[in-house]
Amino acid sequence: MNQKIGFIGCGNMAKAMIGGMVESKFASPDQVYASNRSLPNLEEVHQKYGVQVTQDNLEVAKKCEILFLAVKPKFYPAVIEQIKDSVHENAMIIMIAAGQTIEQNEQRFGKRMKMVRSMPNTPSLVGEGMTGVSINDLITEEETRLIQSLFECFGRVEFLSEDLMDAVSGVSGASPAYGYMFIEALADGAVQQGIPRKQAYVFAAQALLGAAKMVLETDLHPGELKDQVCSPGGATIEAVAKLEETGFRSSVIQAVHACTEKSKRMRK
Ligand SMILES: NC(=O)C1=CN([C@@H]2O[C@H](COP(=O)(O)OP(=O)(O)OC[C@H]3O[C@@H](n4cnc5c(N)ncnc54)[C@H](O)[C@@H]3O)[C@@H](O)[C@H]2O)C=CC1
Ligand SMILES: O=C(O)[C@@H]1CCC=N1
Repeated sequence: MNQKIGFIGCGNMAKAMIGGMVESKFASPDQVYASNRSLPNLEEVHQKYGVQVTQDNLEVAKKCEILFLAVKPKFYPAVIEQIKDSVHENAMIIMIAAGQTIEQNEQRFGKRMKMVRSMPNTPSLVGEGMTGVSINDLITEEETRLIQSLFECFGRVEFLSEDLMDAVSGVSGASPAYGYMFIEALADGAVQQGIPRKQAYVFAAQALLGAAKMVLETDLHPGELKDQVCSPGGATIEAVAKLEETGFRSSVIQAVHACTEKSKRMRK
C-alpha cells in the first residue's frame, strides 16, 4: 500500500498500532504521521519507529488518506470540528473510540465520509491484537480488503454489524486488562505456594498464552479442552470446582456486560 496513514492523538492505543504497523513492515516509517497535544509521546514514537510527528493536527489531517482518530471519546467533537474542512479529499476516517457511532461522526463532519468504526486492543503492539470493525456504505470492496490487511498486520480482525461494536469493547477492547488481572491473581497464588514472583508471572502468562492458542488453533470447544486437563479425581477439578463456587464465570460475564453498557453511555 502507498497511502499515508495518520494518527490524531498518540497515546496508548495509537502507540500500540504504530508499533505493530512499523514492526510488521506493513507501513514504512515515512508513510506514518502522528499528531498529539503534548510532545513526550511524539518523541517516543519518532525515536522508536522513525515515524513523522507534529503537534499540528491539521498537518496530519491534510496529508493522510487513512486517518485514525485516536483521542479519547470526549475529545472527538472538538477534534472533528478542528479538522473537518481540511481532511484529505479521499480520506477514510478510522474511529477507535469506545461508544462513538458512524452516524454521530458523519454528522460532526457535516458530510458523508468513508468511515470505519473499529475497536482494537493494546496487544497490537506485539502483533497479537484483536480488532472488531464496522464500515459504512461508502467503503468499496477493495478498501475493505485494505482495512482487513491493515488490522491484520498486528493481529486478527473480525467484521461485524455496528450494533455489536459496544460488546466488542467488552470482549476484546478491554479484556487484556482482565487478562492481566487474571495473570496477577495466578501469580499471587503461585507466590503463596512458594514460587518466586518473577517465575510466577512466566508460568501464569505462558499457560494462558498456550490456552488461547489451543482455542484458536485446534478448533476444539473450550469446554472440551478444559475437560482434557481435568483428570477424574485429580487436582484440576478441585480448582475448577472452587472457581465455580466463587462465581468466576458469572463475574466475567458481568464484567463484559458492565463494559458494554458503559461503552453505550459514552456516546451520550
Ligand atoms: N487503551 C486501550 O486499550 C484502547 C483504547 N481505545 C480507544 O482509543 C482512544 C485513545 O485511548 P488511549 O490511547 O488509551 O488514550 P490516551 O489518553 O493514552 O491517548 C490519547 C492521546 O490523545 C492526545 N490528545 C488529546 N486531545 C488531543 C487533541 N485535541 N489533539 C491531539 N491530541 C490530543 C492526548 O495528549 C493523548 O496522548 C480512546 O478513544 C479509546 O476509547 C480503543 C481500544 C483500546
Ligand atoms: O477503557 C476504555 O474506555 C477503552 C475502550 C476499550 C479499552 N479501553
